[in-house]
Amino acid sequence: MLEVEHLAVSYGPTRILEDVSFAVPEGQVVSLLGGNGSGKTTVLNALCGMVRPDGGSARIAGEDCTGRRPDEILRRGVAQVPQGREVFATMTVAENLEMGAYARRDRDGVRRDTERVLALFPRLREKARRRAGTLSGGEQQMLAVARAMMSGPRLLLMDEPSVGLAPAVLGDMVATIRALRAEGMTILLVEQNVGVAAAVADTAHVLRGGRIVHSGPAARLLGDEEVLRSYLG
Ligand SMILES: Nc1ncnc2c1ncn2[C@@H]1O[C@H](COP(=O)(O)OP(=O)(O)OP(=O)(O)O)[C@@H](O)[C@H]1O
Repeated sequence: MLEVEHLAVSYGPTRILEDVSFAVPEGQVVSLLGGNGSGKTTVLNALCGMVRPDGGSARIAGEDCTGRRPDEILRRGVAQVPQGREVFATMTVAENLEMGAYARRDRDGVRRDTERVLALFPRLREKARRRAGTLSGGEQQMLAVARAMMSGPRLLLMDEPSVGLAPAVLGDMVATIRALRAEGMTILLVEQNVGVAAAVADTAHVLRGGRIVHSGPAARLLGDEEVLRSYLG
């Protein structure tokens, strides 16, 4: 579904990403792990058209989408769940979901997806008329995921969905990602939380200083002392 090859990105004179290559096969969850400033968000920004790469390529469903504008990437079925949730706090849950579908003209499809998303997130159905700003942190994170799903994506980019969540609701986020995968969604999951990535991802890539320094099955991460100590603290 997504093939990234030799991606390079600079901010001004500073090279941030260097020769980053990985793939996200259809129906799988692939995690990009790394500490603060390792370049994870920059990968997502390059993929969704917010930053222009100065080398390499990104193919989405076989089509070269390198350097395309954000609206073109969205139209090709890529949706991002931004870091820090960023739900529209003064709008209701239902209005937030409508905003996620703003670019769509297929009203029947939107109705179907609204039902599908509310079936996945029953708590959002219960709170559909509440203002998003009054939801708990975990619920706002779910709303951010649900809103991204309303664009009808075939690839979901998630930027550190576990950040700021209480340990008690981390399990809900893990369950959410598993449910999306069970529905066949393809996900690129950017994380700092190794436990979350190990619990949900098929494959993990570790970024450090803008390069991929380790790749392997995500389930083996927690047992890999060397990788944990060297790259993930
Ligand atoms: N707009 C920008 N201009 C210049 N440098 C930037 C810009 N955005 C990010 N950087 C730098 O690029 C590097 C990678 O940042 P990036 O946000 O991709 O890392 P990250 O792994 O997502 O970190 P975090 O977990 O803190 O979000 C950092 O050194 C950061 O300071």
